[in-house]
Amino acid sequence: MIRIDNIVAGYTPEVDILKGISLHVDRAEIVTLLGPNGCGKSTLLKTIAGVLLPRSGTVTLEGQDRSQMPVHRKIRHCSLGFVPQTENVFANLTVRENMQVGGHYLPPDACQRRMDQLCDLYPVLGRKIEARAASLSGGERQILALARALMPSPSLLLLDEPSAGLSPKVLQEVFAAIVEVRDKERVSILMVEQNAMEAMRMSDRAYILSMGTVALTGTTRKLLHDPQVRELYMGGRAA
Ligand SMILES: Nc1ncnc2c1ncn2[C@@H]1O[C@H](COP(=O)(O)OP(=O)(O)OP(=O)(O)O)[C@@H](O)[C@H]1O
Repeated sequence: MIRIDNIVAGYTPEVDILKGISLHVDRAEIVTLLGPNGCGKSTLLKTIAGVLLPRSGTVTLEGQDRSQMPVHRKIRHCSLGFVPQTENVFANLTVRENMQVGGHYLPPDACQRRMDQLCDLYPVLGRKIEARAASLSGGERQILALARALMPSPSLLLLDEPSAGLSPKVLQEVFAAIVEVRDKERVSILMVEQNAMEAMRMSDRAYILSMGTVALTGTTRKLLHDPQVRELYMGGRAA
């Protein structure tokens, strides 16, 4: 589905933030990127999305080399959805208008059909369809951001900290929304998360980054029982 090989990337010519990262996400898998602040998780998502282009290495989407393709073209032509960490909805637009923005490449009738489908999947959006995004709760906004990215029916969704700023209960609702779209539409999901334990419980595999490289990877079942992982990334909590 997506494979990245030996990616090197950075914001200035002198400094590499990503120092040769490789990973893959299979169809309908949920894969989480974990690691300490500043290790490069968001930079990696941005590089896969094409917000930042890699200096070297390859980003292969559905078998095609898309390493140098910018984000707007990946969204339009390569079935990619990207939900950044901040500013992921238009606060002054309604729920309907936000979803229409997500579906702006679709013909109007297809856009309406997709909106109806997503309102069936996430009924809260249907109930608040004419409400301004600014008036939604944090969890509802996050679900709207998800739905906006899902409008073109992407096969790969990149999520940057979908639980940021949410209470534990709301976090569970947002994670349930992510699992639901994976199950119903077989979307592949790569997400960055700070809530390591909760994210691992809902993911199939994880990559733990350290200073721009992959320090550890494996199934979450295996990682959750690794004492070193629990100590370093989950405050020593038991799985
Ligand atoms: N736009 C930018 N310009 C220059 N440097 C940046 C920019 N964005 C991030 N960085 C730097 O890149 C490094 C990695 O940042 P990144 O946001 O990818 O880390 P992260 O693992 O996602 O961190 P966090 O968990 O705190 O969100 C940091 O040293 C950061 O200061």
